[in-house]
Amino acid sequence: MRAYFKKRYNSFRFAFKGINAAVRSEPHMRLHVLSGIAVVVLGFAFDVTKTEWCLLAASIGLVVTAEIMNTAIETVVNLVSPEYNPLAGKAKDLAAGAVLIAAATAAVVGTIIFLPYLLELFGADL
Ligand SMILES: Nc1ncnc2c1ncn2[C@@H]1O[C@H](COP(=O)(O)OP(=O)(O)OP(=O)(O)O)[C@@H](O)[C@H]1O
Repeated sequence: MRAYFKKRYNSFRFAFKGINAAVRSEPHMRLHVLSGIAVVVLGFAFDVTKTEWCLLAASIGLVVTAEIMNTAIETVVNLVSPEYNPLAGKAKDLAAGAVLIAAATAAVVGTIIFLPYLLELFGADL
C-alpha cells in the first residue's frame, strides 16, 4: 500500500517536473501561461457565466497541453535526430501546427466570450 502511494506521488512529482521544465525552457510556454492568467483576470472582471468559465478553462488547458506536447516532441526529435533530416523537420512542423490550431481555437473562443462584454463596457450598441 505504502509502495502504491509512493509510486503515485512520484508520478505527480515527475509530471510537475515536466511542467516546470516546459515553463523554464520555452518562451512560448511562458507566453501561454501569461495569456491564461490574463484570461482568468478578465473572467473575474467581467463575471463571466459558469459555461463561459468552462470554455475558457478548456481553451487554456488545450493550449498549454499542446505546447507541452510540442516541447516533448521537439526534445525527442533533437535526441534521435540532431542532424538535418526531413522527417525530423516534419515532426517538429506537425507539432508546431497543433499548437497553432489550439491557440487559434482559444483566440476564437476568447473573442466570442469577451467581445460582447467589451462592447457593453464601451457602450457600443449590439
Ligand atoms: N533536425 C532537423 N531536421 C530538419 N529540419 C529541422 C530539424 N530541426 C528543426 N528543423 C526545422 O526547423 C524548424 C525550427 O526548429 P526548432 O528546433 O528551432 O523548433 P522551434 O519550433 O522553432 O522551437 P521553439 O518552439 O523552441 O522555438 C522546425 O519546425 C523544422 O522545420
